[in-house]
Amino acid sequence: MTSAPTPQRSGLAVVGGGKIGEALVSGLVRRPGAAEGIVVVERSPERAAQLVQRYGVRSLDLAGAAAACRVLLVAVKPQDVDALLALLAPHVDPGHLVVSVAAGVPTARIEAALPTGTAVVRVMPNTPALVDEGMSVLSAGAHATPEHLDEAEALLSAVGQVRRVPESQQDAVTALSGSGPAYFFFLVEAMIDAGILLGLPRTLAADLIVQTALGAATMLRDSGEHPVQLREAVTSPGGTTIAAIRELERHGVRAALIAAIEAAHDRSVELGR
Ligand SMILES: NC(=O)C1=CN([C@@H]2O[C@H](COP(=O)(O)OP(=O)(O)OC[C@H]3O[C@@H](n4cnc5c(N)ncnc54)[C@H](OP(=O)(O)O)[C@@H]3O)[C@@H](O)[C@H]2O)C=CC1
Ligand SMILES: O=C(O)[C@@H]1CCC=N1
Repeated sequence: MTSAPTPQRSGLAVVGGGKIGEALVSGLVRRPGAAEGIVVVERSPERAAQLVQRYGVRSLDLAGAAAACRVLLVAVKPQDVDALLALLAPHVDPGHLVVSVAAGVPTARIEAALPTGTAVVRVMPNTPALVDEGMSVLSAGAHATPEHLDEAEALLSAVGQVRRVPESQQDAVTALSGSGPAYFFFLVEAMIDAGILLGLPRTLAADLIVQTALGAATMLRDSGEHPVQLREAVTSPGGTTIAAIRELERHGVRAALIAAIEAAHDRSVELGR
């Protein structure tokens, strides 16, 4: 008896149209003609309809999405991954590539829930994919070939930069670039509050801080200089900046950031258990 041929498919199904699912879809549909190849699978029909209306993608159930799409991108909460994989497994065949963005969840756990030999790539993206400035970090599962990694990289490079790491580094990556945008938003929020305290109108304070963040990020990326050199160039002898830096050090902000990122790493490890 010959086995059934593996279907040839193209297209991407984003399973879980929440915050990161939407960020990825919104970036990916900017490529001309891409929307017709993208399917969303959402358990809330209202949310599915919203995504269809916003991005011109299709909405299907899991079986329909698996029949139509080669890449199945799992973007549900880590706590929902096992239940989702149980529903997905009967529809997965060797023609699929499964990409998971779930924090902490190891490829081995995903592979164990799917048909033997399924190609799985674990990715940690981040929400700046919304503006094509994402950072996505990839690791291959046991059955993912270099071609599978290339395919995942091609997909994610449409919405920002891509790096590859051994899977053992993914919890640290999650703590740095996965959660990282939130740390910057938190800092910006606090700095705008400081502007309010000093009597500036909120919109002006926000404009000043957002442009300063953008300028500083561009210098970090483009100047080729170390963050310490860039900070020293702002810090005039006997001036304002050193007065602020002394307060940041006195309040342990550096240690707080290191501890915060370590906590995010530890939570990622915990989510993977
Ligand atoms: N947010 C971020 O910046 C990042 C998130 N991630 C990872 O992405 C994943 C999603 O995170 P996030 O987008 O923040 O979470 P959300 O809760 O915003 O999105 C998850 C979505 O998946 C839906 N869902 C759950 N189960 C199913 C199912 N069986 N079929 C279809 N849809 C389902 C949820 O529906 P419902 O609301 O009904 O539960 C929800 O809309 C997580 O694993 C997270 O670790 C990775 C990188 C960055
Ligand atoms: O907070 C979280 O768990 C997810 C993973 C990385 C960013 N958001």
